[in-house]
Amino acid sequence: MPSRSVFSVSLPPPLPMPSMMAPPVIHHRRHNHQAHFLPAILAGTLVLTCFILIIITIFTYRKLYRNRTAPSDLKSPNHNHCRRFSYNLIRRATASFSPSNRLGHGGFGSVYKAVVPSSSQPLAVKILDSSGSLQGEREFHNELSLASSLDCPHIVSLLGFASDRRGRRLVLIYELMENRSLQDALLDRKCEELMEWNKRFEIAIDIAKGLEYLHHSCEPPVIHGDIKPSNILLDGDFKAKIGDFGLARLKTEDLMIEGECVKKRDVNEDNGSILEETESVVTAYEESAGGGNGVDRSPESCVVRVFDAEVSPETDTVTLSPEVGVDKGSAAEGCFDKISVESGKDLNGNCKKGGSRRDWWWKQDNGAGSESGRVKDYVMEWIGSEIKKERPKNEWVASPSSTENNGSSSKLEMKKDRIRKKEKNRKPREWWKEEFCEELTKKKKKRGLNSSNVGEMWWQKDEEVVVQERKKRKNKTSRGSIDWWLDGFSGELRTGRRSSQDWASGDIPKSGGISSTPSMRGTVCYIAPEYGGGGLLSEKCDVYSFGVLILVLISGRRPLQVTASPMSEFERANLISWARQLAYNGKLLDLVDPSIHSLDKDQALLCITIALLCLQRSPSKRLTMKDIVEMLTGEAEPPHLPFEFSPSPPSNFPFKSQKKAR
Ligand SMILES: Nc1ncnc2c1ncn2[C@@H]1O[C@H](COP(=O)(O)OP(=O)(O)OP(=O)(O)O)[C@@H](O)[C@H]1O
Repeated sequence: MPSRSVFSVSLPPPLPMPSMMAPPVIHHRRHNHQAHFLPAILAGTLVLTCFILIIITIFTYRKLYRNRTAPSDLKSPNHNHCRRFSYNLIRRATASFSPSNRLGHGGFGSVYKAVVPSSSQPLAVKILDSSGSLQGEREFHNELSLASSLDCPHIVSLLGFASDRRGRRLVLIYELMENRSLQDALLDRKCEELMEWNKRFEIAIDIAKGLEYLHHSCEPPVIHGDIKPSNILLDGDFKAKIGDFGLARLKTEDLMIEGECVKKRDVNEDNGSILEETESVVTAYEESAGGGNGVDRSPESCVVRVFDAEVSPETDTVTLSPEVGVDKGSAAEGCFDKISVESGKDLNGNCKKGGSRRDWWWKQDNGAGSESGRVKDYVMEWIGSEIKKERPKNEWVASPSSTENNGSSSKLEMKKDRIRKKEKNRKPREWWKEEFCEELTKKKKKRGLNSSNVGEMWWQKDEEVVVQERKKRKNKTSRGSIDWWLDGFSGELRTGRRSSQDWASGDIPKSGGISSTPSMRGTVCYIAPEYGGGGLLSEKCDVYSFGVLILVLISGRRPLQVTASPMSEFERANLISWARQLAYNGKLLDLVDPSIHSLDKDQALLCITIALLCLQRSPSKRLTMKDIVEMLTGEAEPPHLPFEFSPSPPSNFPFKSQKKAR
C-alpha cells in the first residue's frame, strides 16, 4: 500500500485549470494598461476640444468683430471701381505714417504723402484716426461712395482706399496735390505764386467750375456742404481742385417712402397746416445702403430731410424758410429741433423710429447744448481776448483812468465816480461790449445813417426781409447790445463742425470757451445761415460758402481776423460785413489783398460783386454756379450789385463787358 500512500502523499494538489487562471491575469494586465492610458486619453481629448473651441471662438469673435467695426460696405458695389490698396503697402509707403510725411491734419485724421514703389505717382493718404467715431466712419463711407464716382478735372481724384485687418484704421487715397490746400498756401505759407492776380482769378474760376460740375453735371446733383480754403487743394501749377466730400450730399427728389408721405399728408391735413416738403437730401452712402427705397434705421443712413415749412399752430407756429437768418436763429433752431426730434411724431405720422434716427442726427449736430449759443460765446470770448491785447489806451474808448485828469468841477467828479463804480461792478468780459457798440453807433450816426438802422444791419437787408426786420428790431431792443453786432455775422458763426485747421491754426484760436464738436453741418464762417440754423440744405449753401471763399481769396485774409487799430479792427474783423460796408461806401477795391501784383481791377470788382451776390441771405437770390462760371469766364454780362449794396445804383462799378462775342 506504500504506492498508494506515496501516491496519496505525493499527489500534488490539483492545479487550477489554465482557463480559469488566465482571465484574471489578462484582465489585470489590461486594466493596468487602460488605467495607465485613460488619463492621457482624457487629457488629450480635453485639450483637443478646448483647442477646437478656442479656434471656433476666435474665428466667430473675429468675424463678429469685423462685422461690427469694419467698414462692411467696403464690399459694396459702389466701391468696386475704387481700388482697394493693401494696408501694409500704404503703411510702408508712408514710412509707418511718419510725421515727416505728414501733409496736414483735419478734423478726423491726418493726411500723409505716400510713395508706392511700384508707382511713379505719389499719393496723398488720409487716415481716419477716429476709431469708433461714428461720424468719422460715416464720412469715410460717404466720401468713398461719392468721390469715387466723380470725374472732373476740378475735383481731387479719389484713387482708392485701404483698411487694416481689424478694419479700425480706415484710409482714403487721393492724388497728391503738391501745393496742399488753399488755406495752407494762401493764408499760412503765403506762396509767392499766389501774389499774382492771374493765379487767384484762375483759382476762383477752377473752384467755380468744380462746383458747377457738382451742381449741374452730376445726376443727381451733389452738394459739397463744406466749401472752404482747406478743402480746396492746389496742384504743382496752383490749379485748384475741390476735395473732401465727407459732408457731401446727393440732392435727390423726394425719397421718402410712400407710406410715410401719405401719413405725413394726413397729419398735415388733420392739423390744417401748410406743410410742403420740397426736397430731401441724402448722403451717397445712405442712398447706396438703402437703395433709395428701404428705410435703413441705422444712424449711418440717417437722412437729412429738410422742410420749407410752416409748422402748424399745434406745434408752435414757427416758420422755417430759407430766409430764416440770424435773428431767427433761435427760432430756426427751435424749428429744427421740432422737426428733427419731435417731428418723428409730427411729420412722419407717429413714426417713432424715424424720430429717433433724427434725434441721433440732431444730437450729433448740436452736442449737449445749443451750438449757436456756444459759437456765440466762443466769438465773444475771442473778441474779448483780441481787445485785451491792445486795450485800453486807444482813441475810441476812454479808460476809467484817463478820465481822472480831465474835469475839475464837483459835478463832473461825481459823474466820474458813478462811472467808476459802474465799471467796477461790470463783469470783466462785458465792459467793452457797450463801449464798442456805443462807439460804432456814434460813427454810423456821424455818417448820417438813419438812427433806426442801428448797427450794421442796414447793409445786409434783402428787400423781402425788411418787414421781418422791423418786427425783429422790436425784439432786439430786449437783447444784449453785443447781439446786434454778432448779427452782423449773418449767421455764419452759428455752428461749428469740428476741430480743423481753421480753428486750430486759423484766426479763431482754440478757446476754453467752446470746443468745435463734430457736426454734420460745415464750418463756422463758411456755412450758409439757413443751413447753420438747421434749415434747408441746397446748392445755394455751397454758393454761399463759395462767396466767403472768394472774399478770402481776394483779400488774402481769414473771414474773422483782427488787424490794425481797434476801431478798424472791428469794422474789418468780419470779412463779410466789411465787404458789405465797402460796397455801400463804393470802396470795394479796399478789400483786395495789398500784396497782389498786377491786379486787374475789373476782374477783382467782378469777383467781389459775385461774392456779395452769393452772400445774400435769401438763398433764392443767390446766383447759381452756372451763372457764376459764365460771368467769370466772360460768357455772361457781369452782374450789378443789388440795390441795397449800391451807393449810387444801379451801376456803380464801371465793368468792362467781358461777354465774348458768340
Ligand atoms: N490730396 C491732398 N494732397 C495734398 N495735401 C492734402 C490732400 N488732401 C489733404 N491735404 C492736406 O491735409 C490737410 C488736412 O486735410 P483734411 O481734408 O483731412 O482736413 P481739413 O479739410 O483741413 O479739415 P476738416 O477735416 O475740418 O475739413 C489739408 O488742409 C491739406 O493741407
